[in-house]
Amino acid sequence: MAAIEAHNLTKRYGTLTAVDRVDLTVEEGEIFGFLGPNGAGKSTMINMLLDFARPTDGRVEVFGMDCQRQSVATRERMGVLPEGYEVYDPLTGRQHIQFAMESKRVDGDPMDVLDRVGIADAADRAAGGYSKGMAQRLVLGMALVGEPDLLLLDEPTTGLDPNGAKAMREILTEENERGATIFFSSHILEQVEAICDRVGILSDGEVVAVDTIEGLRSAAKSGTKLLITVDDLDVVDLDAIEAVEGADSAWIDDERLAVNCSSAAKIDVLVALNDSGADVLDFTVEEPSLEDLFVEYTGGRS
Ligand SMILES: Nc1ncnc2c1ncn2[C@@H]1O[C@H](COP(=O)(O)OP(=O)(O)OP(=O)(O)O)[C@@H](O)[C@H]1O
Repeated sequence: MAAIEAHNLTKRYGTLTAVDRVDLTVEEGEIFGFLGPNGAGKSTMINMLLDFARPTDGRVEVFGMDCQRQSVATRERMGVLPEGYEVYDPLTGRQHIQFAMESKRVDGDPMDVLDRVGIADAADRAAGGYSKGMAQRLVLGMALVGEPDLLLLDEPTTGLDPNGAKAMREILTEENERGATIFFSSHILEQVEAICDRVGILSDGEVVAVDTIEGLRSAAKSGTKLLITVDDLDVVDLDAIEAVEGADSAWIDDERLAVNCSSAAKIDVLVALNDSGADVLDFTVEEPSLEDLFVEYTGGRS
């Protein structure tokens, strides 16, 4: 059964379409990164999963249950780090975790959770005095209580220092290893690349691509640059190289042959070169960065 399944999911605010006919399946056990520029509709999508916002059209299910009609049952399977989370200022960190444990009817020592998210030292301080990053860690700790089957995180690393972001990645990986599905939104590409099995790219409310990072790279129109050292540059036929399907341009660059091509065309370029009588001595591949892919799919909005 899919962890998340959206069909034709649409949310309009007046004339503005924040989420536009989204069909999306996230399988159980996946780490799925939901990527998009500011205003793309990521939070709106997450808010519909949580039933904080009602779809104008279409529907979304979590573990086969409708997020609107069975919102209590779906919420019981989730741990959530929402956008604009809040802590209750007078309560300590320990009391927050205790509260989450009581609400979810879970036994355990709150200190274990606080230790895991790196704020055990501040357990008995009022959360109103926490820094933004500490408060975020605390809300993450509350989300982890009860080993939820689905962790839903809106921009989980925003506000964290580099150590905090690394710790967040480690926690998400551990949670995934115990079997949780992870769905998180981000516009920080490196975070997504570091841990995601698959990525969905949202642009102007529409899902414009869903694939692995590798798959996105292969599907990108161009962007891979091959730099090839051959025994004799004089025998290289640039027109023949450019005629290879998926090759954009070929030129001589500092005693090497340079070719811009799709990732999938790399081998064909090498074969064509060999056919023209050139011996390949060495080659390097410069793949497009995730940032390049993001710009390609979202038309440069950020
Ligand atoms: N309650 C609302 N009323 C009116 N418009 C809204 C509301 N919530 C979101 N929007 C609009 O819907 C669009 C999508 O917003 P959303 O917050 O989902 O984007 P996002 O991808 O999460 O952006 P960011 O990365 O900046 O958080 C935006 O144009 C936003 O102004």
